[in-house]
Amino acid sequence: MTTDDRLTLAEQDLAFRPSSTAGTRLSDLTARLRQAGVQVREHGPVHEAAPVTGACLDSRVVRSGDLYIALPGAKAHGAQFARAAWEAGAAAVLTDADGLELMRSAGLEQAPALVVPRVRTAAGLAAAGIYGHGLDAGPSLLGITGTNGKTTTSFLAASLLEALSRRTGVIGTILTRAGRRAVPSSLTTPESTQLHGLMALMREEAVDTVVMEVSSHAVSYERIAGLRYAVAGFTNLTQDHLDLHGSMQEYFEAKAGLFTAERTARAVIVLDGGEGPEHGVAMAQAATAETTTLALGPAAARPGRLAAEHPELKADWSVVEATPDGLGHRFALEHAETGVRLRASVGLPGLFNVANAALAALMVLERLVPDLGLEEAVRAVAEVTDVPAGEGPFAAAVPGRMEVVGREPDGVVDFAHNPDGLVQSMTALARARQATGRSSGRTILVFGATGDRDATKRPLMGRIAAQHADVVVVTDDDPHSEDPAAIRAEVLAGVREQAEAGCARGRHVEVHESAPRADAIALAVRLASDEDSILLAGRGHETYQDFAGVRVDIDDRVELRARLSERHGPDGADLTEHPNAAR
Ligand SMILES: CC(=O)N[C@H]1[C@@H](OP(=O)(O)OP(=O)(O)OC[C@H]2O[C@@H](n3ccc(=O)[nH]c3=O)[C@H](O)[C@@H]2O)O[C@H](CO)[C@@H](O)[C@@H]1O[C@H](C)C(=O)N[C@@H](C)C(=O)N[C@H](CCC(=O)O)C(=O)O
Ligand SMILES: Nc1ncnc2c1ncn2[C@@H]1O[C@H](COP(=O)(O)OP(=O)(O)OP(=O)(O)O)[C@@H](O)[C@H]1O
Repeated sequence: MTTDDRLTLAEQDLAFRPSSTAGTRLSDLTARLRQAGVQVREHGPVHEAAPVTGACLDSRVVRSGDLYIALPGAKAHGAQFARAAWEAGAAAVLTDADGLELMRSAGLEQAPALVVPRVRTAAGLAAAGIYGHGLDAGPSLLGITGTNGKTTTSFLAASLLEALSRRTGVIGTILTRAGRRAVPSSLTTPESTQLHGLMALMREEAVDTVVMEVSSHAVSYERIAGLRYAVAGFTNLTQDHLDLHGSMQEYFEAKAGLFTAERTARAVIVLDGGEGPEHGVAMAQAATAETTTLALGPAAARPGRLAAEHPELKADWSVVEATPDGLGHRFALEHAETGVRLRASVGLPGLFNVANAALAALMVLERLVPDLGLEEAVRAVAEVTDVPAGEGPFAAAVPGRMEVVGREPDGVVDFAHNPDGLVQSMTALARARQATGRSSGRTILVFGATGDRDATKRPLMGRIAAQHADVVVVTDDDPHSEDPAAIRAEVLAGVREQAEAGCARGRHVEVHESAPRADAIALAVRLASDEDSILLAGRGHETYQDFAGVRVDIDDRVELRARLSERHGPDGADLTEHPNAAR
């Protein structure tokens, strides 16, 4: 069990703000919102109100002078907390008609209030005004969305930009960084008020380009309102988050919200990422921004399907080579129109990381082309990427993403936590064994499912586990408020169903249930031979589990490294020097 060593809500919110803001008169904010087409009604002493110097949408993080944005949530209306916000020093409130009623019944008539029909849309626009981020005020923004690969692609793109001497910022699942200042993240994409605060902070830190992960939640909840991207990238779409979006179509539409001409100047869309071309091709068709398409060729999970299903489609760029180099790959991209080639390498295992690196390279290229022109931009990028795998900007380990923490047996920690992620990571390990002459080795998978999230994933991931792994150890992920044993039972039902079906065809899968997670990891190490690969899936960089609000320390990477070093003894392989080992 652990005390919470992460930042509190208020500490994190503060870390996302610039050191100072000029202060915006409330009446100017009204004018700005109206100019953007928002209907605004003013209540209370709006014209006498002190200038607002910040914005937030949670009463627990209010700072003196803030605009408190009270929005209707799934569990509560933010206006229920308007009194707390007011007492904490909020200068004014932005809310909707229901919120105004709640404020009145709380006796807050004296608080200046702006009332709008859609609070989430207005929140981003208001925050943009307060933090001085006009649509083109900079820094340049790259946004990445898709079910899998956002974090990896954003780390790779930032690493490439840094190699090209650009000062970068990163906003994503693992961390939020402005230049050299970084804080751990709690959301993949922060709230709109925080995003605009961050843009101002990035300007203070003289950041040239920000690389941002954009979750589908961020699009649905309008967290990106008031932002405009220079380049938006799409990795893939496979089943996930159906608890929020209801259907794949709604999930698709949420992601598509990033590729409109209003939201981004350019789009880079992988046509055949994930399980095939279905969603990538549809995304490229739905995009109204100027779009560059990328075909994965030999790096696709199902090579050949794009050409077979869409013979009429000619991608702007294609991966034309992908050859193993160590645990990673060397690859080449070809531009259809000019025949220009861009060579690069990626040190992270798995062909899907060729897809991530190719997307990162193209997004950076699109960022550079307006300044340098295509050929010059390709030359600049190739100068740093055309190196052996394990060197250059794409060599770097991304924490908990196909992170190799041991060899003989291979020990890999990966954030795969949805069906396609699981397939991809297990396929990558089987291929790596083949490429290194260990085809008799087995995949030993340790994983569990998250509580309070899409329960339909559980048996599905169980079936996938038994399809691709030789030994499956079902354990706990983050049970949250659910009974961990019941979650394991749902996962195990899928594992056993598939294992029995496989058995009928002569494929034997060994199935174990083990909890707590540390015991499951120890069991996997005991069961493994040196030829095998152990995959700890689902938690990646995370350092604790949540059991009904109680945090239990566990870092898969630390645990696996410890069990492997006990096995190898003091003279065993030291992987801290491995190019993909944790940094
Ligand atoms: C399920 C979900 O996404 N919920 C989001 C939603 O919450 P909600 O509608 O339930 O809000 P609510 O609890 O009813 O509260 C209403 C309002 O009152 C405020 N409040 C609440 C309590 C209080 O004491 N004071 C106060 O001011 C809340 O901040 C909120 O503004 O609206 C809130 C305000 O925008 C979000 O903060 C909240 O995200 C929560 C924190 C969350 O955990 N979201 C996750 C699931 C998420 O967004 N994840 C994606 C990545 C997913 C992935 O790819 O895996 C992400 O981008 O991180
Ligand atoms: N391009 C890809 N295609 C399929 N699977 C991928 C791809 N890239 C990464 N993965 C798998 O998905 C997992 C998560 O990767 P990553 O963190 O980069 O994605 P993400 O989109 O940021 O996920 P999340 O938003 O849930 O954090 C990886 O650990 C890997 O198993």
